[in-house]
Amino acid sequence: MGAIVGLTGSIATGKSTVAALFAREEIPIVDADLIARQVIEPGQRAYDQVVQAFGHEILAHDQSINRVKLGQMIFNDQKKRAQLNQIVHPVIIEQLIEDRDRLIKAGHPLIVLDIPLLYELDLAKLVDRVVVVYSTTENQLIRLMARDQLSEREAQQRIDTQISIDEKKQRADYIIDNNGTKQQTETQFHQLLEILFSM
Ligand SMILES: CC(C)(COP(=O)(O)OP(=O)(O)OC[C@H]1O[C@@H](n2cnc3c(N)ncnc32)[C@H](O)[C@@H]1O)[C@@H](O)C(=O)NCCC(=O)NCCS
Ligand SMILES: Nc1ncnc2c1ncn2[C@@H]1O[C@H](COP(=O)(O)OP(=O)(O)OP(=O)(O)O)[C@@H](O)[C@H]1O
Repeated sequence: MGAIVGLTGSIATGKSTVAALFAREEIPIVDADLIARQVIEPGQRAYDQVVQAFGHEILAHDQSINRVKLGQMIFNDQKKRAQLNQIVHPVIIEQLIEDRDRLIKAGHPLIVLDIPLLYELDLAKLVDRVVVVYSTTENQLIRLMARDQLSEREAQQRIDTQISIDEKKQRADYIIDNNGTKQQTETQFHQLLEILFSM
């Protein structure tokens, strides 16, 4: 039978790492971060509104939006973040649903929606089951600082914009514990895959 699976976690707990394992099995993935990137490209649906709201200082020479600058603006300013969210989230959600429905129609037995803000945006209703990729808040902070070259303060600020990973863990249907090695994560992934394919 199969299912539509929501893949989530909190920032830097390992969603992309697990999404790559699904991709390796040729399971189709709808990636909300990728959609978020696409909708603010020049000429795309949310570009004009974002530039109008945040000004030309967020633009690079080629008129594309400088994501690092926009990130610096919104992650330490709740009002600006709400303003960006209000512009882009409805467009992202519409695209997520469109992509999901296209894959359902194509008859895929298992479809993954990789959505970092699945619980924050109340999107569990788009999927049959939710998988949370869990790491302790200590590992989350260390990995985020290392990956994005952020200070502890900057990394903590980004973590604090999301529902805590402990709460997401409580709400999950399935948990992948990503505190160990990537190999240990992969072992759990294969166990989960068997369950998902037998649904
Ligand atoms: C602010 C932007 C330009 C920064 O881009 P950047 O390339 O540095 O980060 P990236 O998009 O890879 O996001 C990294 C992670 O940050 C977290 N995050 C992104 N946006 C938000 C947000 N509005 N609120 C809370 N966390 C967020 C997610 O965990 C995401 O996986 C970008 O994140 C963005 O456009 N955000 C708004 C859209 C959004 O909410 N995306 C999340 C998917 S629904
Ligand atoms: N088991 C692990 N051991 C060590 N490092 C890991 C492990 N899993 C992931 N990482 C590293 O931690 C960082 C965060 O992982 P990843 O990018 O998969 O998180 P994410 O949840 O997709 O983040 P985001 O919310 O920002 O999209 C990456 O640099 C990744 O290589």
